[in-house]
Formats: sequence, C-alpha cells, structure tokens
Amino acid sequence: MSLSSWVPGADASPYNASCLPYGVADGSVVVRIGDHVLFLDGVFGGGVFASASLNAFMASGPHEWRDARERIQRLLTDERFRGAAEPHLKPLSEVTLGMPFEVADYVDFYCSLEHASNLGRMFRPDEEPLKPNWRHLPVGYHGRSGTVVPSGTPVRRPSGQRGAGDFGPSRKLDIEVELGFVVGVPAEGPVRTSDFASHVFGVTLVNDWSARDIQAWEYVPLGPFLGKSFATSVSPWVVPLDALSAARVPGRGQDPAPLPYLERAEPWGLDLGFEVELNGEVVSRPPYAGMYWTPDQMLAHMTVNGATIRTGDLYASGTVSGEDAAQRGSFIELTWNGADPVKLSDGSVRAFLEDGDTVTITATGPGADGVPIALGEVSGTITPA
Ligand SMILES: O=C(O)/C=C/C(=O)CC(=O)CC(=O)O
Ligand SMILES: [Ca+2]
Ligand SMILES: [Mg+2]
Repeated sequence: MSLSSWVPGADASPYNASCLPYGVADGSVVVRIGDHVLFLDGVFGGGVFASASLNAFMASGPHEWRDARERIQRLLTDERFRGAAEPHLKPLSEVTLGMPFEVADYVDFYCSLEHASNLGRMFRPDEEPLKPNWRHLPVGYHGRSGTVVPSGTPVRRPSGQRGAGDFGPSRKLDIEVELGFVVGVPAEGPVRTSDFASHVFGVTLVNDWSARDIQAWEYVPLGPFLGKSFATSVSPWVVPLDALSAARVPGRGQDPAPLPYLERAEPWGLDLGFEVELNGEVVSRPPYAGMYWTPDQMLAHMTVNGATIRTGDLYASGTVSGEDAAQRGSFIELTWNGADPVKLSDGSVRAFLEDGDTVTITATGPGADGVPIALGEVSGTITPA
C-alpha cells in the first residue's frame, strides 16, 4: 500500500510520503513532502531536531531514524494529525535551503568500472585501462571537507598549473556525477560490510567538480589535489536508507572474489537513474545500478586499517558512468577529452564547461510499491576565474 498524504500535491510528487528526505531550511531541520517542508523542531519540540544541521539526528542511530520516519509518515498521512502539523508546514518557495549536515571527513571513491576504464583509456593510453589494484579494492582518496558546498553555490573556475611553467584558469573544467553516503553513527574501524546500515544514515547527490588539466599534471603519483579540492557540491537533501529499500536490486558479480573483509551477503545495487542537465538540456543519464563496488564495501575498506568514522563523514561513489555513451557521468567522457563535443539544441557545442554554464544533477528511483521518488538535485553555475 502506498502512503497517501493530506499535503496538497504530495501524492503526485516524487517527494511523496515514501520519500521524505531531510534537510535544513531557514536554519532548522526539515523534512520535504511534495513542494512543502515540515519543520521538525516545531512538530516534535526540540531534542535532536533543535539544531541547524542533521548531525545530532544522524548520530542518534537506526532505531531513532526509523522511529522518526514512522512518526513523520503518520503525521503526514493521517488527517487526524493535520491540525497539529499544518502550522509547521511551509511552501518550499518561501524558505532558504542550506547545507544539510556538517561535513566531517570527505572521501571520494572510484567505483564505476566503466568510468575507470574510460579515464584509463584517455589518461594512460599505453597501459591497461584498469590499474592492477582496481578489481581488488575500491580505490579512493581523501578529499577536502571544507569546500563541500550546498547546491546553488556558485563555483569559481579554478586557476592552477596546467603543465610545466603554464599557470592560468582551467580550460578543462568538468563535473563528476556521484552518489554520496552520509555517516550517522560513529565507529572505531574496522566496520564490517554487514554493519553498513547501522552507521550510514542516507544518501545525497554529489557533483565532484574537476579541473582536468590541473588534475592531469599534478596527480602523479599521490592522487587528486588542487584539481578537485576547490569545490564539491551536494544536494540540500539527504534521503534516508529506508526510503531506498525498493530501489535495491541484485548487483553485478565481482571477479576475482573480494577478500573476506570486502565480502557481502550478496552482490547488490541501487536502481537509481541520474539525469545531467547543462543549461536546462539533458546531456546524460548515468545509471547507478551497475556500479562495481558497493557502499558497504567502501565503508569496510576505508576503516579496515582501524580508521575511525565520525558523524557527518561523507563518502562518495566516484563518477557514475554506464556502458552507453549517453550514460557517462563527466564531460571528459561524454566528449572524449574534448575530441567529440556535446552539441546543444541552440547549435552551440561544449567540450568542457564555460563561464555562466549551469549544471544540474537529479536522480530518481522506485519508492515503496514502485511509486517513483526523487533524490533531490545538485546545481552549480560557473563564474569566471
Ligand atoms: O583515472 C584517473 O586517472 C582519474 C580519475 C578521476 O578523476 C576520477 C575520480 O576523481 C574518482 C571518481 O570520481 O570516480
Ligand atoms: Ca570524483
Ligand atoms: Mg571535488
């Protein structure tokens, strides 16, 4: 039975009562229902919701997460609670959304076989596309949490070294379509794959902006640095894992079989479809379901050495790219490093991003009973260097 809400328009919206992402509006914790937000401090009177971030709620653990979600669903679907809840409801158009959580550490992985193969072919044409380690562990690096910004924040074109003796504004400014996982409950490592849902609160959409010229010159052999640390944008919405149970699908197998600490009960995936818009026009549709490494494996890997995790840690999947050319999650792949530019309907072409360009990433998936749900959106406009 899908849940029917008394909030006008909510049932027809992908932000229906089986979605219910959390965010922060006007400095207060809210949940989204249709084109409205419900202020949780108002309806529940304090506690973990009397805060300007989701961190306290996320730290409270899976029992409280489930309890809150059930109470919110009851409030929004049972007419008897309408009188109590309605005073705390506001149209989305009347509030200002902010950063939903305080980011502790930020880690970026590289979990798409298609993306890693495409970049290997472009950056290392004389080598095997995949490095020898790729099928043995989810490759990742530590990013810069201080430059994780909420959707809508303008992104200034970075300047840096583009090669030997060549300094200037990046000419290869790019996007990376990713799914981010937000840690709620802290732990001392190692964390087992089977404990994923005891620690991870939910997901958020991520655009990991990348300056390909700066990156290509600087990142050997220690990995990405200034080519990616200038900005990483996230959606204002964190979708709880419970909203994604219907999106869970059997996943692709792994060969070779991973080491015991990376084993899962079964391979799985999330049937989420991304859409990438450049200046309002769809340029790609990356599918998440076929990602090679899964988020429980990423969590097990990043803690296997004993590293701790904290509330607000964000770890991202790495660029999501599918097999088809129209499913690639970055412009470097879509245009094959600029050789085959994207053609837009107004006749213009793009190899990489120009000043004034706006990129918006959205994603949808099946909610309870297959009713479509939306995962939010992450948008950013490029400003001059
Ligand atoms: O393969 C490379 O040389 C470079 C890869 C990336 O830039 C991707 C990265 O940051 C991780 C990801 O988003 O998948
Ligand atoms: Ca990335
Ligand atoms: Mg980045």
